[in-house]
Formats: sequence, structure tokens, C-alpha cells
Amino acid sequence: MSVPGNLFILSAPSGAGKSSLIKALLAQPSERAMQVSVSHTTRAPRPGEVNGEHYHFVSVDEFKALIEDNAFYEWAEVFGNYYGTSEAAIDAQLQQGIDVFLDIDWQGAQQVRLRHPQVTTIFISPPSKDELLKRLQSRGQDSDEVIGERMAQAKSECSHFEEFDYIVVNDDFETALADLTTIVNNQRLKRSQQAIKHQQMFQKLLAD
Ligand SMILES: Nc1ncnc2c1ncn2[C@@H]1O[C@H](COP(=O)(O)OP(=O)(O)OP(=O)(O)O)[C@@H](O)[C@H]1O
Ligand SMILES: Nc1nc2c(ncn2[C@@H]2O[C@H](COP(=O)(O)O)[C@@H](O)[C@H]2O)c(=O)[nH]1
Repeated sequence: MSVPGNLFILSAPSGAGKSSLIKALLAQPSERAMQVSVSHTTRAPRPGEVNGEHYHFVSVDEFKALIEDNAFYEWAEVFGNYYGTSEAAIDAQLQQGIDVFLDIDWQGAQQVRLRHPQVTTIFISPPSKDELLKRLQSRGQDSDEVIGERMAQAKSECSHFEEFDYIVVNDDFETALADLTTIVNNQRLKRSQQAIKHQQMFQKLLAD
């Protein structure tokens, strides 16, 4: 029997660094395959974003048709655009034993928790408001107006931090990455997973 993949959610105010942390985590050597789920969105691509890699970029009509088809595991409206996680895609990854990471907002996290109670949820916090603003500005991808909206939304995202299993403060990047790696490894070391992975060893240990 193979161990099914683990599902992880990373939520944070925009600009706190969750995409950077997931990218660095996935670049590390790992005993299990890890993938980040590619969401659908109606937001316009940012410079350098590739369709199918960063997001599946769709029109509002296409997104609404996918909602009608029950194609989404969860979906939400964030900053006036729709975002959603494809159910078929993550089910296939988990069944193949791949650990899947969802970079979604608190509304999506609430929906996934109801459907998949074993999910591990992680809140990534910026060290301060000033630093969050600096990161949004230094990314150089959004207008001042959009940055203002994201800063206003950050308070609402942060107000949900107590709903998460773990909190990682992304002040020093390498420390935050080490914390995230520890959380992932903790999940893999749980008895439920180890019992399946080492089934034959336990059978032999318990044999007469
Ligand atoms: N610990 C850190 N110290 C300094 N800068 C950081 C740190 N972590 C990430 N950054 C920088 O902050 C900016 C925002 O990071 P990133 O794009 O990963 O955020 P995000 O939370 O994924 O945002 P969004 O939800 O909008 O996609 C990037 O320019 C990134 O290089
Ligand atoms: N509920 C969902 N939220 C999602 C999904 N994909 C991304 N997001 C969140 O949206 C904001 C903005 O993202 P950006 O790429 O436009 O900066 C951020 O908080 C993401 O976590 C999703 O599928 N579902």
C-alpha cells in the first residue's frame, strides 16, 4: 500500500513571501515528490507569468462555467478577481503520493478544511506592516493603487491567523524556509504515514 500525498495550505497577506517560500521548498531535495497546485484565475497575467505554470488564466465566463461544472475544490473572490483550485488535478496528485501545496487565501482554506480535515494549514506572516509594504513595492509588479488595496486586505487576511495549524514568520528568509521544511517533515513522520510506509518492517518486528 502506498502512502497518499499530503495536502498543505499556505496562506498569507499578498507580498508576505509565500510563493517565494514554496518555490524554495520545492527546489530542496526531498524523499517525496512535491508539487504546487496551479490555480485558475480571472486576474490578468503579470509580466513574466506563464499560462499553465503560474496560473491557468481564464475569462470570467470560463470561470463561471467551471463553477457550474463543480470543477473546483474551492474558489473565492480575492481583490475583485476569481481564483479556484481544480479538484481533478489535486486528487490525481494526492493519489500518486505527491505532496501538494495550495497557495490560497483564508476563504479557500476554510473550504478545504471542511472537505479534507487532514489538511495541514500554515499561515505565513510578514514581520511588520512596513516590511510588507516594502516587499510589495520591491516586487515592482503592481501599481500604487493595487498595492494600496493589497495593504488594506492584509489586515483581513491576518485576522484569520488563529484558524491555522502553524504560523511561520517570514522575517529572515532562510529561517522561515527551515521552519516550513520542519512542518512538512513533521507531517511525513506522523504514525498514520509511517505505519503504511514501514508496514513490512512492523509485520516482521511483530512476527513470532
Ligand atoms: N524573507 C524575505 N525578506 C525579504 N524579501 C522577501 C522575503 N521573502 C520574500 N521576499 C520578497 O518579497 C516579495 C513578495 O514575495 P512573494 O511574491 O513570494 O509574495 P506572495 O506572498 O507570494 O505574494 P502574492 O500572494 O501576491 O503572490 C518578493 O519580491 C520576494 O522576493
Ligand atoms: N481561494 C483561493 N485563493 C487563491 C487561489 N490562488 C491564489 N489565491 C490567493 O489570491 C491572492 C492573490 O494572488 P495573486 O497571485 O493575484 O497575488 C493570494 O492571497 C493567493 O493566495 C485559489 O486557487 N484559491
